[in-house]
Amino acid sequence: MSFSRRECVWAFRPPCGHGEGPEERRSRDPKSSVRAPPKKAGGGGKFTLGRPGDEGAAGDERAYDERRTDPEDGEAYTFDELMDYYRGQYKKKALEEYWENECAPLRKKKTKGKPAAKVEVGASPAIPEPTPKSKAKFKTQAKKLSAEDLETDGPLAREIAPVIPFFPFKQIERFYDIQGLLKHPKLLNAACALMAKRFRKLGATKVAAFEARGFLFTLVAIKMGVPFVMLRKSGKMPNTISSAPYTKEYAGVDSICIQKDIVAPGDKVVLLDDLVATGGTMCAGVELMKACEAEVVECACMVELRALKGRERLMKAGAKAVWAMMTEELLTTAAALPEGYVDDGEAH
Ligand SMILES: O=P(O)(O)OC[C@H]1O[C@H](OP(=O)(O)OP(=O)(O)O)[C@H](O)[C@@H]1O
Ligand SMILES: Nc1ncnc2[nH]cnc12
Repeated sequence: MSFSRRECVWAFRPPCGHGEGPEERRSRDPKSSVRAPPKKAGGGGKFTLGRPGDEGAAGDERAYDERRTDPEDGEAYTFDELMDYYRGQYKKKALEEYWENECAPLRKKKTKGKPAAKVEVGASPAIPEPTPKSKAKFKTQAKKLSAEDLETDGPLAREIAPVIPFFPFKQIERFYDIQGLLKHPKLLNAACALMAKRFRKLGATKVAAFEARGFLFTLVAIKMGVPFVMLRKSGKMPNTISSAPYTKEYAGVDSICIQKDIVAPGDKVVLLDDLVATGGTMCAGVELMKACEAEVVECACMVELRALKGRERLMKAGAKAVWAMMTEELLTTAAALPEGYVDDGEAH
């Protein structure tokens, strides 16, 4: 893998907002214990989480009635409710960090001094209180993910595998069709929750995924509350650097690109794709991360075709760790081919 001189000389800029800590984001109202929304430079918008570079900035003040969204299940909780649930599993300090860094604050409803019950027509709807039912759902979802699930071919992987059928396609006997999983939103959500949990433990600051099927996992980054980075086939995005060309399991040569400055030196990146076959695609990702001076904390995929030795190729290319949710051994569902089925796959 190599880069042309022109591609390599672009300058690395430090993340914007560098040096602006949580202090700048706090309300100037001395009575307020809630952090004020950021005012400008990428902040202050309806849905903004702050300026680039200060995502997850920790604060030291906490309003007891404040609710935040737990990325694990997307529901809102107070800190005490989270503490109750995780009691015995995590230390208070770890939970405080989770609360500050991972759980997104909800916007407070503006009542302009009127009683809460008399919300005017057109005002934003009240933030719903979590019901006992939603709390129960939260607990079941979180409990479903065991340490075993985080390992290759774990219980959740075994539940997912049967919905990913294989077709004879692109001149190969077993082309695994991820569309099967997309038909099952709950399984897709659970798969993303599993990955989010795993990558959070690795301390990942960004998830970089490969066009096109890697993009099906944006939800992982959303759950983690970290930026999602697109690694696209070359020529499809402005302001990029490209990898050297590589071949894949089926015919065709590709190269991928990344936008300059989207990954900063020192970022801890998970490279994510639906499938690793020969490892050519993932290796190109490793090379791009090297060019960005980022650390690849894991090369991750949903399916690994071990027979094609992508893992070995990746380790040679300098990858620290390769993880797959499942191996090909679990993928035994042959697609029911309709009459007249033809392999109309193209190299791309
Ligand atoms: O390990 P490798 O041999 O490199 O093969 C794996 C890659 O091949 C597939 O993508 P493809 O490039 O076909 O693109 P697509 O997702 O757009 O179909 C797959 O989604 C991986 O990205
Ligand atoms: N066997 C396979 N099935 C699905 N996607 C692939 N990409 C590379 N090899 C593949």
